[in-house]
Amino acid sequence: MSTAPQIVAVGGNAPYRIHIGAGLLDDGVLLTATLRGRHALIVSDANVAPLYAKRVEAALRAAQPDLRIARHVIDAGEAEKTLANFGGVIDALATLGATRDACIYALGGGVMGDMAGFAAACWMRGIDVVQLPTTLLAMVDSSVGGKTAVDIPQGKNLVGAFHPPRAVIADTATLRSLPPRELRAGLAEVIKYGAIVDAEFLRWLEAHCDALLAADDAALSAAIARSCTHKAAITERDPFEHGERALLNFGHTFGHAIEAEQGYAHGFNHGEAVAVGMLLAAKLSGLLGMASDADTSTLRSLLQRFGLPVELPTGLAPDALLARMRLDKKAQASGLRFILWNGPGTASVVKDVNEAAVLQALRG
Ligand SMILES: NC(=O)c1ccc[n+]([C@@H]2O[C@H](COP(=O)([O-])OP(=O)(O)OC[C@H]3O[C@@H](n4cnc5c(N)ncnc54)[C@H](O)[C@@H]3O)[C@@H](O)[C@H]2O)c1
Ligand SMILES: O=C(O)C(=O)C[C@@H](O)[C@H](O)[C@H](O)COP(=O)(O)O
Ligand SMILES: [Zn+2]
Repeated sequence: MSTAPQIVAVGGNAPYRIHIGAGLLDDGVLLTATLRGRHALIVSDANVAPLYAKRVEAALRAAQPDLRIARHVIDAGEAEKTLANFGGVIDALATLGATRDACIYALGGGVMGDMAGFAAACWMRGIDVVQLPTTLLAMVDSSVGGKTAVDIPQGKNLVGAFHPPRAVIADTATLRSLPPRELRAGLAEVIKYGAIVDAEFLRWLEAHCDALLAADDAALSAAIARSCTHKAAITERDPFEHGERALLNFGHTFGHAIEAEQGYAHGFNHGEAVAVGMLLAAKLSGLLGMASDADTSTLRSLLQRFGLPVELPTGLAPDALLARMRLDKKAQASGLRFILWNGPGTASVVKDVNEAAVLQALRG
């Protein structure tokens, strides 16, 4: 069943729209609606570009024949979200002769979105980026809100900038080619919204688990729109993470430590690391007298129903993970800050979290 396109508006000082619908990558008028200049750089990865880049380029050209368009394709995967590849995007902009009114089209998952978005934030101190997310994770989370970054060996997303997109255009038909493991990774971030702000959404997810795992168009579109509505509202109120935006980091203090400790290349992808991270954060919350054991066990069951991991991978030392967390972006000179859980739909930012309790949660 095909679903009518939906729009989620993000307000604030740099407003934009999130368009959600099947076939939107062929809509040249929509793709060029926010375009100000004559240069477009399509940044994509080696899995996504062969599937979709030609269509995007054709749609852009049809809508604006005088547009100078270049493609920049990077190897796929988290290990490619590097300063070196960021430099490659900058070189591609220079080769294109991109002026300050140019636009980057970030076509792919969160890796492309974050890295191309960061290049857009930096080229000539800031050009436009239109996010064209092709993973569920990118549609529900990374394409929205303006966080851009690359990883360094010392930690995830440690070099980056806030740079909101001019538009987000999520063509849900692209999810038909997404590997099931990547679909499940996106569902981890969807579950996150339920956990932190929307208990009713958690019940909806439980009820629609089979449809979502089967990549049913209507179920996915509903989950994307509801997730984007939450992310839009939170990031509109707190674009620079001075307060409530930090709730979107639930599970990420543990998750990012896992990803960095695994060297980004092996083991869990981002969504999987966040799934385990949410459960560890729930356990830590229980140790600190917040979430109940019953709530934590319900969260574990839901993650498992969605085929997501709930245990730390073997071989990761708790001490090493704790050391990673000291360089988390939420950490302060006084100590660690965590997003802790008060049960379905409620979370809070807690500072000066006792390291012994963190180790206890990690040791199970
Ligand atoms: N900026 C933010 O707010 C934010 C939010 C969440 C996550 N992130 C970041 O996003 C990244 C994870 O994003 P991701 O899960 O999309 O990973 P990803 O970009 O690595 O994509 C996952 C895999 O799917 C492939 N792929 C993408 N779209 C496809 C399609 N339609 N068909 C077939 N294959 C496809 C990619 O080539 C890749 O191999 C992490 O770096 C994470 O830190 C950022
Ligand atoms: O948008 C946010 O804010 C988030 O925290 C969303 C997260 O899902 C995302 O992974 C983000 O990139 C993490 O941000 P970071 O500041 O911890 O790097
Ligand atoms: Zn995330």
